[in-house]
Amino acid sequence: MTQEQWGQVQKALLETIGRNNFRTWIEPLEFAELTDGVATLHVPTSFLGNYVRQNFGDMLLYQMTAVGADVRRIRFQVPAHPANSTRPAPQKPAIAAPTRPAAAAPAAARDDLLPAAPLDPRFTFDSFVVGKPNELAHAAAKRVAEGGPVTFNPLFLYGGVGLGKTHLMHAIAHELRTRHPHLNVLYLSAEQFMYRFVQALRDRKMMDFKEIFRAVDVLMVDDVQFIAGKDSTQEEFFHTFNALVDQNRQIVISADRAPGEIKDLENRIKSRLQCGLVVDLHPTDYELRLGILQSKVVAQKAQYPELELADGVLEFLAHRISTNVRVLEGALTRLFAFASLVGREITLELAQDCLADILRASDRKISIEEIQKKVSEHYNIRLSDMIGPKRVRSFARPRQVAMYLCKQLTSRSLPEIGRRFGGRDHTTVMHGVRRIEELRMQDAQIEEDIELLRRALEA
Ligand SMILES: Nc1ncnc2c1ncn2[C@@H]1O[C@H](COP(=O)(O)OP(=O)(O)OP(=O)(O)O)[C@@H](O)[C@H]1O
Repeated sequence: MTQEQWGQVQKALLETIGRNNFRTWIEPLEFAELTDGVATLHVPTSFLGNYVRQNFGDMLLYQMTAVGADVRRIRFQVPAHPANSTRPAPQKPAIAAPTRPAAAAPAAARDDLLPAAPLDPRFTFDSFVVGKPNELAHAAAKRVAEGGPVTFNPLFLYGGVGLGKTHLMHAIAHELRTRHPHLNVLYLSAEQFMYRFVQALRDRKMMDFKEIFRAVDVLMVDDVQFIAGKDSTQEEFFHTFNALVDQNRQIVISADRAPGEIKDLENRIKSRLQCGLVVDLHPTDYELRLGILQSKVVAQKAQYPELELADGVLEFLAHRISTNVRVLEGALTRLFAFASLVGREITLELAQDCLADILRASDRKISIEEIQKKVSEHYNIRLSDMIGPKRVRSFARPRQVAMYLCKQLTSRSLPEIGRRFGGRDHTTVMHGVRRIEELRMQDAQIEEDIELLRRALEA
């Protein structure tokens, strides 16, 4: 591969994963050499190499092939520093290239036999609002929905309640069915999979069951955590999964947590699920919530054309309701219905009245105190030390982590957060938040700590 081709690969990645991700993960890579089908990319740290391999390895491989380079594997290597060491840097595990052609054989329509779940016509890519927390998941879903060569298998989407997993799954299925009507696209929940499986066992129709699932071109299973602890369903899922991957058929899976974190799921299934691209839908941020509200309000206004919506109401909701998108949508629907009933303009006061319970629940969700308590427990320091004036690193870092989480998970302002951390200035909070944002990119341990804490707090 020439440096020019490498430039083309980078450009394609930039378009697929967005500028922020590109800058963080792809720009630092340097193409070193291509020998015997193995492309070596230099990475500044092994953490970055691991992350890129796991999250963008298949995309890189796909793009290298697309620009005409004869690449079968990618090796990520931290270059040995001549001043420090004469030994070559340890080689990272390589990624195997997909060896089979794309699933193509048009399957005969067997809709009567297929246990598919209905798709919600509203859940399309057009109605999905993209922001920083979901841009990678969206890009990966779009790629699968193109129905081109299978580049990552499975695509594993995970995230907390109501963050858009099902929406994205349906969007993929809609688009695949429109673009490639001959493809057998099967979408169902893990619960439905189990139900069909048990039914087949009971009716002695296991052969039919296997045949139906093996004839699928794209299998999409929602909420896979449901089969955890259900031994024979897991066993059958494992065989179905392997049979389809062997035939190079695309699989898309969703769950409420990462494969490794699903309790009572067999290890061999976990490792299978981790083989492809695992992407996380992060909790929404203020901008995304506002974007979603702005897009959803159009339908409400069409339904209630007589209603006036005062300035600032959507911003207020985006600020105050930080739980999940379903709750946000519900609040908007209720607000319009209520305003129409009482025949009043939708103002801040009306929103506060009509949504008091939702606002209270959202406020109660995570408090600054809870965050401070959890973080100090996690780092095994006293609460008073975290809030107090001491600047030693063992207290300062947990303090910054706690400030960062307060900014992310509560709707409190920087000055307010500063006040609750022993009367610190808002610029100190801002500095702490920025520092943690940087460290999340560089330090795998901090990244893991934050994820753990976030999950514990949101549970
Ligand atoms: N980015 C987004 N843009 C537009 N709508 C969204 C977005 N994210 C979520 N929604 C909407 O929020 C609601 C909940 O989303 P969805 O059902 O996909 O969540 P989920 O992650 O599957 O949740 P659960 O864990 O409960 O299954 C849906 O109505 C969906 O359309």
